[in-house]
Amino acid sequence: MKETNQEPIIHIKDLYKSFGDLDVLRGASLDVFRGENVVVLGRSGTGKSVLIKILVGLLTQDRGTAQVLGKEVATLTEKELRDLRLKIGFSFQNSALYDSMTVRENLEFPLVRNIANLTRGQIDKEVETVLDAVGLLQTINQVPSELSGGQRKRIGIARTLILRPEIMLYDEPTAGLDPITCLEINELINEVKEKYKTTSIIITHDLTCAKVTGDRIAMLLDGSFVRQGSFEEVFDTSEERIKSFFDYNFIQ
Ligand SMILES: Nc1ncnc2c1ncn2[C@@H]1O[C@H](COP(=O)(O)OP(=O)(O)OP(=O)(O)O)[C@@H](O)[C@H]1O
Repeated sequence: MKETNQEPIIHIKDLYKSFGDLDVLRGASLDVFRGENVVVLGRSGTGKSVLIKILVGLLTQDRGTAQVLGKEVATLTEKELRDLRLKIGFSFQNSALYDSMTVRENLEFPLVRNIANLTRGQIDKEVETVLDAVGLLQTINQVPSELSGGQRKRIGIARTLILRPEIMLYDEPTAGLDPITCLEINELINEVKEKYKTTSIIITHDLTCAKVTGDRIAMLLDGSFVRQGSFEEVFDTSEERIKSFFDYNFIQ
């Protein structure tokens, strides 16, 4: 467990969010500390993505606190929200690369859009550094349709890293990948943490991903975090709801 005298980078307290009659988050609380990978595990439809969207200001909670880097996200102006989002790398489920652009152009895009007055040389250097970090320098002139699913995932992560975010949010990083590619992506998540000193939330229902990448696991069930701790601590329980999640996911 983490020391509690540290300020959390992400502080979620008693968060509630409903859509009409559907109560999705019901008192969710979670702290994420600098430099750790926290895995949020939970069934489909349990509110994992809603939680992430609240953290980046795409949705607003009904009640409760969601603070990122010391700022209450729901109270930020558009400009403040933009500044905050620059510090957060959001790796979407389906990488969302531009098919008509080469890998180089895909990676240049966020740089040029967000940082003024970069020289051609600086742009090239940043693109090459980040591609090298994800082990795909050789794909620089290819287009996404020429790459495998795992490679596209890596490029998606590289595109997020290029702005040097303090926080990485991974939404289902291993979804749709074969087991070997899953392991490679898990390793990459850990390498990113070491090389870029990021603090991460990883949303998944892949238990191997959780075990390999999570310094801490937080189990979201019925709208709140029912257990937090190491992988073993979370699953060493007689609580039926957690055991059934574990059993069900292991036989996938
Ligand atoms: N903008 C929205 N309007 C209405 N309902 C929504 C909205 N966003 C999410 N929901 C609902 O909230 C619930 C939780 O959705 P969410 O996407 O957070 O699930 P999840 O835990 O990420 O699931 P999965 O693992 O399948 O991605 C779902 O029932 C979903 O339909």
